[in-house]
Formats: sequence, structure tokens, C-alpha cells
Amino acid sequence: MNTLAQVLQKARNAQEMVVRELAQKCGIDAAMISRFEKGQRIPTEDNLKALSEVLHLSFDHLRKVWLAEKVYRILENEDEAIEVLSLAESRVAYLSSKQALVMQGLSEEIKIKLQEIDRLKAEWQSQKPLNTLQLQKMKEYFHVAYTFESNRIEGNTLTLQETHLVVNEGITIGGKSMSEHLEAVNHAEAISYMEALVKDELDYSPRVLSELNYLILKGLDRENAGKYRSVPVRISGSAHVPPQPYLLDKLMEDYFHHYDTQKRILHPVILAAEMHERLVSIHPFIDGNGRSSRLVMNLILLKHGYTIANLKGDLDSRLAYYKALEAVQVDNNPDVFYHLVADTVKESLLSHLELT
Ligand SMILES: Nc1ncnc2c1ncn2[C@@H]1O[C@H](COP(=O)(O)OP(=O)(O)OP(=O)(O)O)[C@@H](O)[C@H]1O
Repeated sequence: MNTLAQVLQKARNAQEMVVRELAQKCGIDAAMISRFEKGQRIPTEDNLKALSEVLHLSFDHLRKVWLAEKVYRILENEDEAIEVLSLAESRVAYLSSKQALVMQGLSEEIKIKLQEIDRLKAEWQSQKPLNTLQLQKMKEYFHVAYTFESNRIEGNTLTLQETHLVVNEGITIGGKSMSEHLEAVNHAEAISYMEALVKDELDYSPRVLSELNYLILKGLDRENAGKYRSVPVRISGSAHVPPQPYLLDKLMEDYFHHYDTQKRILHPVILAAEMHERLVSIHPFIDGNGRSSRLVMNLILLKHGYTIANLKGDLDSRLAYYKALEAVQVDNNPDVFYHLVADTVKESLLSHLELT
């Protein structure tokens, strides 16, 4: 079995990179990288993230090798290492059963819905591999529909057909503003970025969120795109007041900490719904919070093998969406929002299956 040091060195050699180049790209001292490769030092988790990105290694896998390395180092000089490991193993088994405990906190109806969704997901995954052309056509269809609906929630007036012409054919629509065209093109680009993250097995992080918001606001709000706001905001028509700007750094740190601790515990559909709701409630950006949060939800869903959940932008659906968010924010009741997201995920899987 390869040690962490060997994995890192092999990956660097495979990329034909010298230590200095790797150091520069990761923002880590070159001497430190040499120590990682000689097994003299262990990287921090942030170092590991940077290394995995530059070396094109799956972070999830690298993190496992890294954790195993840490466990090994604790035990390497212990006489009773095997006994200690088996004690730890029984506690780890308890930890993974926590997911079942979290499921117990959910209502019976939502648990049944999640089981049904997972059955559909398995059916969808068993359809693969579809032929390339079929897959490309399906993607085009669902991506345009997603861009159309998400931008419609935001107030964009392009129709589904017009969105298709703008995004896929590069045609401009007479009578529609420059911003509406840009919003469509930007959203399509953000979907491509989200898909590339999934393909490269890159995880959700502050950098990814900033990039998503940047892509959404590109060419529309140069000053604020991808940056946390420094002014208070209100959400029109909502009883919920987003936090003051001076609280944002800490709240967003907690938000990502929550993601890191819950991502292996919560059911992925619940995790996606939560990270969406928490983000729009914090409302960290001046604009594009809704579109960015819906992309975050879909990034998490795609990462776990689900299909894109497309919340609709017609008036009734929009009101139901806002009401579900307010139920969490005002009454501390996430159930309605969980149902809304779960129903949307189920509908998406059914439509994908229908087309296979
Ligand atoms: N209580 C609430 N009522 C309505 N919207 C809320 C509420 N809480 C959070 N939001 C979110 O705020 C979003 C609007 O924020 P913002 O204008 O920054 O986002 P946007 O992407 O520009 O627009 P939109 O989300 O409407 O597409 C809503 O889409 C919704 O996701």
C-alpha cells in the first residue's frame, strides 16, 4: 500500500512538475513539500486540498490516505496497536450508524420519499452508459430548462425557447435587455463549471461558492461578483432579515464547517436542501444569492449521483419556495423545505428516466 508521501511524489512526477513549480502553484513552501514527500511532515487539510487540486488527485481519496497516515503515525510505536485499532473500529462503526440516527430525526413522510428517490436514483444509474449523443441532447434539454426556471425566479423574462436560442445558438432576442441575455449565458456557464467540479471530484468550498457567484454576476456587477457584501440587505416581501455584514465572515466559516461535518452524515438530498437554505438565509452576496444557492444544491446532488433539481419560476411555485424558506427562518421548521426539494429531485429523476 502506498504511503501518503509516495502518493504525493508519484502524482507530482506524473504531472512532470519539479518541487518548486508545485510549491508555487499550491502556495506552499518548497522545503515543506520535500518534507511531505519524504514522510517527514504531514500536510494540513488546507495543504492537502491545494495539493489535490494542482496534482489532479481526488480530494476524497487523498484525504483517506492522509487520515490513514495520521492513524498509522499515532500507532506505529505502540505494542498493542492492533487491539487499539479494533477498539477504535467499534467506535467508528457507531459513528457511521449516526446517519441512521439523523434519519430518525426526519418525519416518516420524508423518509419514505427519500427511499423512493434512492430507488429511482439506482434505476437512473443502472441506465448508464447512455450513448454520447443521447446524453448530450438530454443535458442540453435539462440545462436550458434549469437556466430558464432559475433565472425566471429572479425575474428574467426570456422564455424557454428564447433561453435556448441565446444559450445554444448565440442568437439575440429583439426587445430583451442586455442583462437578460447575460444572465442566461452566465447561468449556462455556471452549470458547466458545476459539472466540471463533479467530474474532477472537487468538493464544495468557499472558493467554489465565490466562483459560482462570480460567474452568475459576470459582466453585470463587476465590483461585487464573487465577493461577500459589506452592506446590509433586505429580501423584498420577506419577514426574514439577513444578518449584518460584520457577522458574515464568522457565519460563513460556520456554514462551511457545518458542511464539512455533515457531508458524511446527512442524507445527500437533505444536505443539499440544508446548504441551499442556510446560504440564502445568510444572503452573503449583494445579488445572485438565490441562483448561487440553487447551484450549490445541485452541485451536492450531482456529486452524489442525483440529477439536477429544477425549482420552477412560475408565480405559484415561487410563492411556495419563499413560503418554505420562511418556515425554516421564522418557525424553525425545515420539513416543508425538505419536501419541496425532495419532490423536485424525484420529479427530475422521473423525467430523466422517461427519456432513456
Ligand atoms: N424568506 C424568503 N423569501 C423569499 N426569498 C428568500 C427568503 N429567504 C431567502 N430567499 C432567497 O433570496 C433569493 C433572492 O435573493 P437575490 O436577489 O440575492 O438572488 P438572485 O439569484 O439575484 O435572485 P433569485 O434568487 O430570485 O433568482 C430568493 O430566490 C430566495 O432563494
